[in-house]
Amino acid sequence: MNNVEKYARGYFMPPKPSMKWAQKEYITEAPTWCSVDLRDGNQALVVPMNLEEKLEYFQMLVKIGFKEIEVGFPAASETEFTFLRTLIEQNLIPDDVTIQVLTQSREHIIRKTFESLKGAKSAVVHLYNSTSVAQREQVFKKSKEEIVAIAIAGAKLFNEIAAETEGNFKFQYSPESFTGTEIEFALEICNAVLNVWQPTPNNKVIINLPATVSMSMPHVYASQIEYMSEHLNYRDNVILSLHPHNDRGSGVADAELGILAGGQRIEGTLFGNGERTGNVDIVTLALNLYSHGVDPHLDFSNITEIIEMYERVTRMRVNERQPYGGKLVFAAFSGSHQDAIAKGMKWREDNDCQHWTVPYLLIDPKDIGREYEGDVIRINSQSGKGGIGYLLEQKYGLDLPPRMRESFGYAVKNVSDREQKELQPEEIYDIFVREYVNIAAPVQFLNYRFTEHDDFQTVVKVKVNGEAREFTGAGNGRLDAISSAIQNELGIRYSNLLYKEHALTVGSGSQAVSYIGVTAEDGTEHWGCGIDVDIMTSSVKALFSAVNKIASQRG
Ligand SMILES: CC(=O)SCCNC(=O)CCNC(=O)[C@H](O)C(C)(C)COP(=O)(O)OP(=O)(O)OC[C@H]1O[C@@H](n2cnc3c(N)ncnc32)[C@H](O)[C@@H]1OP(=O)(O)O
Ligand SMILES: CC(C)C(=O)C(=O)O
Repeated sequence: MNNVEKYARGYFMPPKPSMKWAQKEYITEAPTWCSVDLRDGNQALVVPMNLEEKLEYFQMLVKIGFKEIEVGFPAASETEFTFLRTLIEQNLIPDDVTIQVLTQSREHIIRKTFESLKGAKSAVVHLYNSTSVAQREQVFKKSKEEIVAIAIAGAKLFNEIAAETEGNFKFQYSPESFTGTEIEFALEICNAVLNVWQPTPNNKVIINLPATVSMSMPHVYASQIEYMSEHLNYRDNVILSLHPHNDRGSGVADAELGILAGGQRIEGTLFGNGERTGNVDIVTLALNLYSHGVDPHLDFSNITEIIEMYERVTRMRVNERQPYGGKLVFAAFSGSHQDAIAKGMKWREDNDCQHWTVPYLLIDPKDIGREYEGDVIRINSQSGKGGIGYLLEQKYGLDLPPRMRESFGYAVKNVSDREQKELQPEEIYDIFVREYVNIAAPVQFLNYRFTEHDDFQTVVKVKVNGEAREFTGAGNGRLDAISSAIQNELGIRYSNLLYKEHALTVGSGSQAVSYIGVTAEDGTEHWGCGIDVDIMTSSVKALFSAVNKIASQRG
């Protein structure tokens, strides 16, 4: 790559940019959203949507809450035309939704576009022509005056046809390739169109400023928007709309800074589908607002359903890392992140928190229909005790003592590392059962009985390597008595009995679960778990499990 001289900046910073937008900290209210999925998104697909697919997509957009939807370029194809006619003739457009259609500034295309709208209760009719230096010189081969004339001719024809046609039309104009246009010329052509349309408070006009190709850093686009916002004629009667693309990966930043700079309306698509690198992603924009406590007035509470529809009808894929929508965007595999999330969730449960502050999670995944288990804490060789313990507790009700969590965490990591794969919750549970629960070899515990005098005396029936035996012992408490019986009879010494028990609330039947940790003579720590309907038996089983681990290690 040694052709850097080939490139130069092709955008135009406004003269003396005031950059007032840079003083604003955040966006205080949602812009008007206009989905252009069915037009800009559709025109970028390998196989554009068919009629049924467009209908299904339209209905999903309505369900999400879009009130303005660009439904197509009706002069482009039979499918586009028929789709619009179907929406109108089958009365599929809710009263509070306005459809929008796009047309070039060419007479036959404009006429066909208005024809397609017959019977529509209301519509935005969107006129565009290209204004950039590159397009003027290379494509249209026209002077600035001639380019303005194309826009004015289209704008006048809009007035004429609308006057002859029944219908409640709002007009929109886009200086296409705005970002490669000298800012003063962009202003001149937009004002020329506004002068033809003469917007009023009851008949506002939309001026849409597209980053048809995103060419600059976002602060330049924002400054361009601010300049236009401050200098457009009839500003109070103009709705300033933004239409960012994502060529430099800054579509969302362009839109957000553009709103700070005066943009009132955003045209974009779900998951950023659209030409080349796509249009701006409205899901991200809306949920970014949501994460600041600003109601986006769009409902993404079932994002999985939206993704399913989107992928099926567009034949595109939502990338795993796509903000909010991607499969992995709430997933934490790494130990320290899992630990912080698990603790954050617990803190939230224990405290009366008004706001969401759980570390690493920008929003609560549940708000968009994602589950903590499966979507958030996921286990592989990068994971740690915090996440693994959290998962066992949430899914199986097993609340391990902290030191046992650590020991189990290493056991799980090792399996994942050896097998080079993510482990599912069921596999983790199986490892836990295999490693700790009711371990019965070499010593199989059968039953016990106690007699109580000054202390507790016990006789425990067991099988050692299949041979029936009775262990006897005494102690201050029942478990103490059994522990001394085991140590006497097996000759195994251990200390530091760590103990925890709780009722098992997940799953059927009421069971008790006990965890016991012991330190063997060589200083190694061993854990066992017992599960039983009887609490005493569960702790005896836990003790035998721990002792069996020492015994198997001893050989
Ligand atoms: C950035 C955007 O997304 S803009 C929207 C782009 N979307 C689409 O183009 C999808 C739908 N388009 C189509 O189906 C077709 O282009 C049609 C039906 C609209 C027009 O088809 P055609 O006339 O056969 O072809 P085409 O679009 O190539 O026309 C090019 C001519 O229109 C002119 N033209 C292109 N855009 C415009 C415009 N907005 N206003 C006026 N003239 C225009 C070109 O200069 C060129 O003129 P020439 O014939 O003198 O060379
Ligand atoms: C028609 C215009 C708004 C457009 O789609 C673009 O410039 O990207």
